[in-house]
Amino acid sequence: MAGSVAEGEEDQKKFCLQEVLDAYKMCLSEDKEVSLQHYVTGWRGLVKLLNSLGSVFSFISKDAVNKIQILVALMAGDSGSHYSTVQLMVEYELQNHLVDLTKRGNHPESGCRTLLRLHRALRWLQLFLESLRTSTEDSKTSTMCSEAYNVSLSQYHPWVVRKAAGMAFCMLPGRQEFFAALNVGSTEQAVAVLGEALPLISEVYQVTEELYAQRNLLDLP
Ligand SMILES: CCCCCCCC/C=C\CCCCCCCC(=O)N[C@@H](COP(=O)(O)O)[C@H](O)/C=C/CCCCCCCCCCCCC
Repeated sequence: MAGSVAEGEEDQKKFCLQEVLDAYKMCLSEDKEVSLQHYVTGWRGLVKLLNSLGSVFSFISKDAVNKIQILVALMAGDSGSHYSTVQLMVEYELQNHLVDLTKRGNHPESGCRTLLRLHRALRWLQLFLESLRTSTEDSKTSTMCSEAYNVSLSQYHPWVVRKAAGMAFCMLPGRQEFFAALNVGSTEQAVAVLGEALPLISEVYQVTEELYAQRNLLDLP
């Protein structure tokens, strides 16, 4: 599955916000199990958008792709059946001592740790999208993006990453151009799709946050 030709071609296709929305729609089952496959599909779509915004963002998308690939490899591996949902992954990795809990050691690329990094980024995304959804014509994407980053993901990043991220945000296209890049029609249509996507993303975030909090996994090194 990882790195297949079909997947490579898929990644070349234009970003469409609707695809991301569909992934998050399918992400949660009725009993609130988080599908890892759909979680990863959502991130793949977002990375496609990031790549379309220019090479200045490639240090960010490379890190996201690296984390996506770790999860894809776990899902495709011999223990893949334990990686169909986030809940199963957590149980499996904890029971089998496959997670570095206090300091980095034998399991630097556990599913739990890798997903936690994307989970923290999902909080940034949630805040940024909410800001975009409620923005006005004179709102600046760079300001919305950095404000969302400063109250979420930035606390987990060293100074040099925060600095680089801040510089990259200044290169974001303006609001109109950004909405056009979402490929869902007019600004009004994009705002409507964001309104549909946000509760889904928030619920996935919340369910994951609660699971990680219950299992004391929110500070994995
Ligand atoms: C309707 C959609 C509109 C929104 C478009 C969003 C597109 C975003 C696509 C991808 C977001 C990238 C997610 C980045 C995950 C970062 C995970 C992380 O925190 N990694 C750091 C820690 O990892 P370890 O070292 O512990 O393994 C790593 O150090 C990070 C390195 C790269 C810099 C990360 C900066 C993150 C900024 C997030 C904002 C993205 C800005 C996109 C602007 C549209």
